[in-house]
Amino acid sequence: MASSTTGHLHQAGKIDAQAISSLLKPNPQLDHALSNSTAKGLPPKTVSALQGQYLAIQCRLIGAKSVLEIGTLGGYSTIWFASTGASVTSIEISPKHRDVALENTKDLDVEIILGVALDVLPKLAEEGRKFDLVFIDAAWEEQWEYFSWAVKLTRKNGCIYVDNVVRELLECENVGENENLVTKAGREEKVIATLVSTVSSHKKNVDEMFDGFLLAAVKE
Ligand SMILES: C[S@@+](CC[C@H](N)C(=O)[O-])C[C@H]1O[C@@H](n2cnc3c(N)ncnc32)[C@H](O)[C@@H]1O
Repeated sequence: MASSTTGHLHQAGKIDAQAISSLLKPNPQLDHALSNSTAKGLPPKTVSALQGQYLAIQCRLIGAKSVLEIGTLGGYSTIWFASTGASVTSIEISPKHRDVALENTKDLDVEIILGVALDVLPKLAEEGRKFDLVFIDAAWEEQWEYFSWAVKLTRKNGCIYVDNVVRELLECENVGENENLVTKAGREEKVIATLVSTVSSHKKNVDEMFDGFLLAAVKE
C-alpha cells in the first residue's frame, strides 16, 4: 500500500483507470471529438471523462432541459451535456474552435455562439433567456463576471458549475488570503455555493492534478 503523498499520486492514476473502465460506457461521438480535436490542433484542455459523467449526472439530478456553456473548445463537454437530452447553448471566442466543435457535435441539439463571452452574456439576458445549468470553463480571470451573469441567467434551483477554481487559487500569491471568486460567491445573496476539491490523473503534470470546482444553486 502506498504510504506517502507521492505514492498516493501514483495510485490516483490507477483509481481513475479503474473508475473509467467500470463506470463509463463507450461513446463513439466523444471518442471522435477527442481524436478530431487533436488532429485539428486544438489544445488538450477538455474536462476529464469522469468529470463529463459528473456533469451529465448533475443535469439529470435537476432535470435540466437547457444548459449554457461558456468555453466550447471542440465541444467535448458540450456532448456530455447533450447526451442527457438537454439543449445546449455554448459560447466560444475562437472561430477555429467553434468550427471543430460544430463538426464534433453534428446532429445534436447544440447551438454554438461565436463571440466574446462578456459580450454575449448580456445579450442572452436581454433576450430573457434562462437556463437550468450554467457551466463556466473559459478565461480564468473573468470567472467572477461570468458567475454574475450566470446568476441572472439561471432559473430558481438551477445550478452553476465553475471549473478549475482550486487550480487557479493554488497559482495565486497569498493563497487563501485574497479576494477571489470564492469570497465573492459567499457574499452573493442569491446563491448557496460550495467548493469541491479533486485529485485526478487527467492532467499529466503533477501540479495540475490538484484542482476543484465551485458549485452553486440559485435560490431565487
Ligand atoms: C478549457 S477550454 C473549454 C473546454 C471545454 N469546455 C471542454 O471541456 O471540452 C476553454 C475555451 O474557452 C474559450 N474562451 C477563452 N476565453 C473566452 C472568452 N472570453 N469568451 C468565449 N470563449 C472563450 C477558449 O477559446 C477555449 O476554447
